[in-house]
Amino acid sequence: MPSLEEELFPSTPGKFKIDRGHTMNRQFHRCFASTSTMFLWALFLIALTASYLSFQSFVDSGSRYFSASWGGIQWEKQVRNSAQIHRSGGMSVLVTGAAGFVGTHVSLALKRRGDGVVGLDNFNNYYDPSLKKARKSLLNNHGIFVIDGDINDGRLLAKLFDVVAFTHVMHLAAQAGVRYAMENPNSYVHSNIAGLVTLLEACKSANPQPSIVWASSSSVYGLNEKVPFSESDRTDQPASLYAATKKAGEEITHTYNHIYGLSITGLRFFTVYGPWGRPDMAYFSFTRNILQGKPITVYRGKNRVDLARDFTYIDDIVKGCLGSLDTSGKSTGSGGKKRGAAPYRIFNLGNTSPVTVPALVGILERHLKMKAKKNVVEMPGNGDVPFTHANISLAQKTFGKQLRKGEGQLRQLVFWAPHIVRIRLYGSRWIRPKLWLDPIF
Ligand SMILES: O=C(O)[C@H]1O[C@H](OP(=O)(O)OP(=O)(O)OC[C@H]2O[C@@H](n3ccc(=O)[nH]c3=O)[C@H](O)[C@@H]2O)[C@H](O)[C@@H](O)[C@H]1O
Repeated sequence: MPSLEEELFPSTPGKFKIDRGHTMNRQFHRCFASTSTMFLWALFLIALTASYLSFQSFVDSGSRYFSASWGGIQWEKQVRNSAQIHRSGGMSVLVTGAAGFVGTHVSLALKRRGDGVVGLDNFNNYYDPSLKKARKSLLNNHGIFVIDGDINDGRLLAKLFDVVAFTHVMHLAAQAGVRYAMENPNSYVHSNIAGLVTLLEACKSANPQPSIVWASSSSVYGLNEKVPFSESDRTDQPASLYAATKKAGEEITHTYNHIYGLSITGLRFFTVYGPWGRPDMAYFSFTRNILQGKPITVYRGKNRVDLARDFTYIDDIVKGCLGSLDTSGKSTGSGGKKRGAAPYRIFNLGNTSPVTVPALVGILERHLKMKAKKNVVEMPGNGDVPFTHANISLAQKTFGKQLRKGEGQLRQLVFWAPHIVRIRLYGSRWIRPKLWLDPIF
């Protein structure tokens, strides 16, 4: 039989060797000594655990106290009011990324036609958050409540689905920007992968499950050379981490459709522009620099070939989003279980008419009546692709009424440029947001 000491300190060669010649007395003494040491250690550990737990609960309640910008009766009332449907056959839509460029326009369009809209946005500082706050005020003025929260916050999402039985989720929250992915790769994983999964988990568990329409990207076509880009073309050659996370999103959403019966529609947006647009995009930053007399960098492809984009006007994107919501079909699952097949769709939303970057600069110069100080450089290996060109016949066929032939696709740059010349920066603040809405058509 091994002694107690041997049991406590199993012998390994050269370590804790027991001298078996010791008397019982000595063994008893040592046994007693080690028991009391253990007892003291146990007491110490219990005290340590207790203080850790109470500290942890203090931190938890403290962080909840300081960070919780949601919850409570008043908050729930605001959410319910905002989600209220005001037309027959309408929908209640949770719009993620509501204070973003596309999110703002889609939320307003839904609200205008009588649908219920609740916005969610984390107001991150990828670009000037005061622009996002200005968009939020605009939405508030139209009766849309925008929650300051993150799609990675599963508890918040669960609470939202508890308060409102959303029929649809318009998922637009994402880390945008192709080139920024080299600077901050993790932000793409955080929002476009982890956040997406958290959102899908909440949708899958919701009862009833909502139908989901979400923003993929033209960038998934990557180095594809077949033009125009059709939904059936290969998308396995992403040129940037941004593109890779959007492509991953398409695969992830497919899984949730397959396993849980969620109705999913992915929209591949092609370089969207318009009022309230993103300051990090070329049309915006070029305009700002030209107005301020600063140089602009114009990238050029291999063999001095100009880069080109299928720039798409925001109204056409909004039509595509609403058309997708209207035709999404229902999710079939409940209680986290699939009850039948649900739609899984992917559409291009583009203009079908690429414009080169130098042509964009030329149009801006004409409308601004100012010459750009151009610095033409070879496109660095930063994730850019040489061109994009959408085939949107699938969207046109499917959305029928929403995208009548010729309506959704053919806005030429010359028509939208006056929008851009209205861009004015007052210091670093967006104090005249109304300017962003001036109608010109
Ligand atoms: O369709 C998409 O999926 C993506 O569209 C948009 O990406 P892009 O098409 O890259 O738009 P944008 O930055 O306006 O650059 C336009 C052109 O200007 C060139 N460009 C750009 C900057 C510069 O300093 N110089 C320059 O020549 C540049 O090389 C490019 O040729 C969204 O930002 C992105 O979030 C995603 O939604």
